[in-house]
Amino acid sequence: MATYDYDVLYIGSGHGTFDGAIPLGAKGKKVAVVEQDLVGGTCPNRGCNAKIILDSPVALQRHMENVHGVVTGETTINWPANQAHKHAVIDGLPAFIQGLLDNNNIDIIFGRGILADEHTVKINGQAKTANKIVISTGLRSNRLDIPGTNFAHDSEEFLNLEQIPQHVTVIGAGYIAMEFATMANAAGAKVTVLLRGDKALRAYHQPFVEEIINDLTQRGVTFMRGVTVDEITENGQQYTVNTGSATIETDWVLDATGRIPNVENIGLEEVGVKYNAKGIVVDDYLRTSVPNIYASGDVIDKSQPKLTPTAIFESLYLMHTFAGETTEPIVYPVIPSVVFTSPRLAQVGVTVAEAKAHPESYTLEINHIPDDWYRQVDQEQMGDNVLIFDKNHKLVGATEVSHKADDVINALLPAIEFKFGPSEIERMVHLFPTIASSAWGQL
Ligand SMILES: Cc1cc2nc3c(=O)[nH]c(=O)nc-3n(C[C@H](O)[C@H](O)[C@H](O)COP(=O)(O)OP(=O)(O)OC[C@H]3O[C@@H](n4cnc5c(N)ncnc54)[C@H](O)[C@@H]3O)c2cc1C
Ligand SMILES: NC(=O)c1ccc[n+]([C@@H]2O[C@H](COP(=O)([O-])OP(=O)(O)OC[C@H]3O[C@@H](n4cnc5c(N)ncnc54)[C@H](O)[C@@H]3O)[C@@H](O)[C@H]2O)c1
Repeated sequence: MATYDYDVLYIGSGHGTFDGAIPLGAKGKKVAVVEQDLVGGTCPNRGCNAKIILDSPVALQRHMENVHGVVTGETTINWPANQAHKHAVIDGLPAFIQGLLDNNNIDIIFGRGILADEHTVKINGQAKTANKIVISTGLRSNRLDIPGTNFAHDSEEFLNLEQIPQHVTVIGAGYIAMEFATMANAAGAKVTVLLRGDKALRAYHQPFVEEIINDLTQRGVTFMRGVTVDEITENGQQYTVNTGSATIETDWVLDATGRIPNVENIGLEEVGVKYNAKGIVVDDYLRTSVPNIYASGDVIDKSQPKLTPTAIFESLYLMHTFAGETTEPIVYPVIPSVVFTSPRLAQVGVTVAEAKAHPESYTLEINHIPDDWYRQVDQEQMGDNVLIFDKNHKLVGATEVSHKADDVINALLPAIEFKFGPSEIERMVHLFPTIASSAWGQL
């Protein structure tokens, strides 16, 4: 039998890798992780963690607005102070994650990994062999292919801004566009959001998306729909964003037009690993078209949301496979998603659009958040949710727009994932008064 340097070698060190690699090392497998940048990948270093720290005072500011008169005084966000706080919280994460890998005897090889054959990866020209290889190279920001695209910035540059610019122009209307427009507006910037079509956050219930857009509009954000950006030019200290119908003078441009898979120049074609514009093609075992080469995390072409919890679930599934603990295909649980605007917009399971398309299978219940006594405690002024039930009145989906939508959807997850009926729901005793008890009170 062939012998290899490693049982498993991962290319990339994000959540698609490390959550599973660490326990795999602990189980005695010989594991290597190849990383060309910061250990831990996007989420800890330039994604979720940085974003939620910069957003935290926005959520607090909204809470203070609601209880104005009870808690008095003006609140403003000190962006540089929060940046310093962000650095204090996240700058140590690569070393922390590297420590976890080290402690489990996992070799970290720094450099760009390129597949040489089905069992070999070259890093800076040095060949390392492995029985199984996992491609977990993630996504990178799309850059518009227009004149002056170099004057625009990506999400990482926004998250590292030392000062908030006076005027920020956001191109796109997805997660990053809506979350970052919210933060920039709250920190005092004038913000213009340019939508290519007429909808934002297309995967979400559109009336709830419009509640968020209306709220941001009242706070001074300008939304321009049906706009195609043709060119960005430099104009002294400022930039000019030219569209077919308008010219916008601005201090800073955020290109938030999506993220694309890191599949180029890593030897996929040479070794025969199939991919397309959405990522690497895998089967139900996360195997690529080359059976001993797997893929994990955002780089996979999949219907599940490309989020950290999905990447963690996949890396844990592969860990169980490589440890010989399962030979079953991956079965994804219901995966919730949330947009960290203020208010939040979260959803899980069957969507409102799907439920409305199949009235023979589903019923919908709508709740107006400020009607709930518990939400009146914090004087929540806005928000709605829709609960979706099947014909046996089991909860199969939920979506909410509110300041606590993330916590509500998290709280409802077990009912959906484990298909709880009335007797299980009765046995779930929640602390009172809390958001979980409020959420379950609706069932
Ligand atoms: C601004 C932003 C905010 C986000 N917020 C959230 C959020 O709130 N909640 C949420 O669930 N998700 C969020 N996400 C998504 C989340 O970050 C990703 O789903 C998650 O990081 C995916 O992990 P991954 O391991 O698949 O990829 P990544 O974390 O991107 O890791 C891939 C790694 O591979 C390395 N790499 C690439 N090619 C090579 C190569 N050839 N050789 C060696 N190394 C290589 C890269 O350097 C990188 O470190 C956010 C993303 C962004 C950009
Ligand atoms: N809260 C979260 O979980 C969270 C937050 C941020 C990012 N993310 C993840 O990061 C990834 C990327 O987020 P994103 O916001 O960059 O992508 P996205 O796909 O959510 O949104 C991209 C936006 O750009 C628009 N667009 C695309 N091409 C365009 C063009 N040529 N001109 C103008 N507009 C164009 C799209 O219509 C869409 O509105 C997603 O996979 C998401 O899962 C998640």
